[in-house]
Amino acid sequence: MATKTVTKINKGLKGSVKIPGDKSISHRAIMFGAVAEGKTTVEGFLAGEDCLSTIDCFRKMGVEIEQNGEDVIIEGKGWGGLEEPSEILDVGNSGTTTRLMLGILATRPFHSVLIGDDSIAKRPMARVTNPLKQFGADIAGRDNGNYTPLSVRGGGTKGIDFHSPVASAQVKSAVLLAGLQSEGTTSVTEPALTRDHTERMLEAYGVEVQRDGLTVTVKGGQTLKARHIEVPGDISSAAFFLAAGAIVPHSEITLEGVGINPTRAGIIDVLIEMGADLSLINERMVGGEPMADLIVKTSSLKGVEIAGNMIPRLIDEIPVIAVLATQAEGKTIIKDAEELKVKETNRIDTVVSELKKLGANITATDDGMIIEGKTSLSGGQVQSYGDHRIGMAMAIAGLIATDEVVIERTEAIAVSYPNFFEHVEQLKN
Ligand SMILES: O=C(O)C1=C[C@@H](OP(=O)(O)O)[C@@H](O)[C@H](O)C1
Ligand SMILES: C=C(OP(=O)(O)O)C(=O)O
Repeated sequence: MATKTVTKINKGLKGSVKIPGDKSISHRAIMFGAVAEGKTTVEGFLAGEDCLSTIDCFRKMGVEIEQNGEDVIIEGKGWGGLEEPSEILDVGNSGTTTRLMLGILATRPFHSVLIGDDSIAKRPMARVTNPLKQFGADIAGRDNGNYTPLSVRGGGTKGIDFHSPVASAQVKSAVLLAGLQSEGTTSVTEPALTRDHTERMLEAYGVEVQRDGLTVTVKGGQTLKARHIEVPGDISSAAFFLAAGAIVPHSEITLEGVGINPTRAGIIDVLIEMGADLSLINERMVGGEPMADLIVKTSSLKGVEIAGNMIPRLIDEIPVIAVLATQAEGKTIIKDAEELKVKETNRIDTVVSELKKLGANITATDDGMIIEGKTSLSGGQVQSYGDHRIGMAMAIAGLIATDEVVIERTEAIAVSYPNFFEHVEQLKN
């Protein structure tokens, strides 16, 4: 297990970094390419552990995938090209791999078994396996199909009209993917708008997708046509440097090629509301997704309230927003964020416990947290608990702490941002 020591930056963070590929979009590019007809090429792929788990699972179903860093070639043979895997499909630490792949497996007329790491084994899957059972898929697992290991026998599915109780793009995506190869029409309605990468990318692969407010509908029997996918930089990874740039004195950072899809860009709105000096330049569209370069400078921040429909737009950024809030004047209240409890860790507990160790004035609530700023953070020993986003949030805290911050279990960071510490070093010079 890796340990990393992070120390205070006095001269500021300066320069430019190219943010690695979006994790959500990279997973989808592989999965959709695997069931599409023809050769899909991907550039800007995130070679993080989660997306590599996705590649590994689809290879085990007979799909030829060549991956060379950020470049991937997928030899898609259509939905029918997927073969019954003779080995267990290991999703590693990745919730996205588990839930989206279940949507694909639900319509495949073969048997498969999914397993992941200790964190995945605690994450609720009934939110996906229940609707997939309604389609007619045969799914079994602990607690009536709520936890891995899960076994699936798919095929013979009929479309459903599903109202999801949780605002989750993984649930929405699993239902839509199952709908594409089920009889009739499938609709999914979510309680709040979540990231729409699936809808955008399916359209790019030639699928007809109907959107009406919070409802998305697809007709069954649709095939995907292979294409070239350019993956924008991940705003969830950029978030760590947006925060660092705003709170480390004397900083000015440019983050190149960041995806700014409005269903994901809540962190930009929150930073602006907090008073951050943040600008967007070179706005452009890449493969149906908006992208820009972001420039952030040291800023004086004030506390904000983050709640309701904003939560799905920045759910993965909350750990680092909590760090930002320790440096903002006044109170920051984060609520309606119960979903944090079922991520790689219970992120309400892990964020609060680790930031408290550094002297933050932070309190856990049932559905979020309250942070009082501005507090000078001290050094200390913290850990990621195997959660990449907690590890990186602690590293950002370390850049402003008065003494060194020792972070345990930093190997988890490779799940979404393998070269994170190289980028920190790059900006120091
Ligand atoms: O669809 C996706 O790619 C993701 C959706 C979100 O999860 P939920 O669908 O559970 O909200 C997010 O937290 C996760 O990192 C990636
Ligand atoms: C929650 C996350 O991912 P996943 O659900 O794919 O494990 C994340 O990346 O913060």
